[in-house]
Amino acid sequence: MRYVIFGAGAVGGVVGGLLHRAGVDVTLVARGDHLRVIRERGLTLDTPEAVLRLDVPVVADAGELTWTEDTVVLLSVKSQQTEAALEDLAAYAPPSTPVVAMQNGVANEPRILRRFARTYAIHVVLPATFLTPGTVVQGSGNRPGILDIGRYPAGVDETAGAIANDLVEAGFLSEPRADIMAWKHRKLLNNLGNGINAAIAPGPSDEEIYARCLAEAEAALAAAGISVVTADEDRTRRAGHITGRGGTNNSSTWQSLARGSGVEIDYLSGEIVLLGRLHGVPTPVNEAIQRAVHDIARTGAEPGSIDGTIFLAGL
Ligand SMILES: NC(=O)C1=CN([C@@H]2O[C@H](COP(=O)(O)OP(=O)(O)OC[C@H]3O[C@@H](n4cnc5c(N)ncnc54)[C@H](OP(=O)(O)O)[C@@H]3O)[C@@H](O)[C@H]2O)C=CC1
Ligand SMILES: CC(C)(CO)C(=O)C(=O)O
Repeated sequence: MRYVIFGAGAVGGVVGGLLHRAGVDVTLVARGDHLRVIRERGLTLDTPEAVLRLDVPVVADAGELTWTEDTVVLLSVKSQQTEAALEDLAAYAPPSTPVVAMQNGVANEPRILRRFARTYAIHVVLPATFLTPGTVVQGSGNRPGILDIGRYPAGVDETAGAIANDLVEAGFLSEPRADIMAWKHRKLLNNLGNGINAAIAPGPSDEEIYARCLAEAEAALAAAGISVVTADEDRTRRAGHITGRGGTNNSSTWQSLARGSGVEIDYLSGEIVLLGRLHGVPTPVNEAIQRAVHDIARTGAEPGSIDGTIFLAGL
């Protein structure tokens, strides 16, 4: 199979780089300075073992690609960038192209399915950093990531199995899972920490803020009747595979603020706020985090600069 990594930032860069190193046919889609630097010097992939310089083919948009029957798209833009990416893809990619949401949140898959019948979802457990054009950093010191995959809305098929095999070849853990969205809803609960990390200064209030966000989210998901794998199942799947490698590991939302490139918060904390509104469950803490992240994005304030005690007092 041939892979198009649409959005070669933190996640797309690490996955695309490691697939390419494993000898898989990969083309990156990138833009701006990142595109320019990759074109000039290749993709720099900083792994715990070595800093690799990889000559991965890169293009600016879907119109520059040659589309074949065996091409698969791994979509790894932030959720607020999905519509524009799909607009570009739908103009050039055959409608039968498998498109995989290699993203956090649970709102990308239905948007892809409107345009592409063969929609897949990956549960992305892959800490990674993209702050400097041309360079992506693998954040896990052991396995680079866990990328289980399933068909959306449910099920597995040959394509999901073949993609999982290629990801395993590249060093990831990956298994086909029929209930992939239950895993992605568990990840959504974990990602409620993204907004806290992006908005609130590290301190003793973090735990209380996260606990309150989580309680609201669990109530909203239960009211909506949505299946979520248990925290224990998730812990067991990750056990010992994903480890830190030292240094800071700021969330992807923090990184977006630091790069001034827009934020995904409406699809993380904001997804819970939406569910709460649809099902009559109050979600004031998630709403306040969502607002705080937008305020930082709008004003250019320092990410992670709000005092947690003051934040809690203002609720
Ligand atoms: N980083 C992490 O540790 C993790 C991230 N995730 C999830 O993975 C997904 C991707 O996140 P992440 O890799 O951090 O995001 P990044 O912002 O690092 O990467 C996305 C890249 O796609 C580019 N892009 C967006 N739209 C287009 C377009 N139309 N054409 C070309 N390039 C485009 C962006 O450019 P620009 O910068 O100009 O916007 C950026 O370079 C998100 O859903 C995130 O929540 C999941 C697990 C961990
Ligand atoms: C949980 C975390 C930090 C790493 O997997 C993540 O998903 C993100 O940064 O978006």
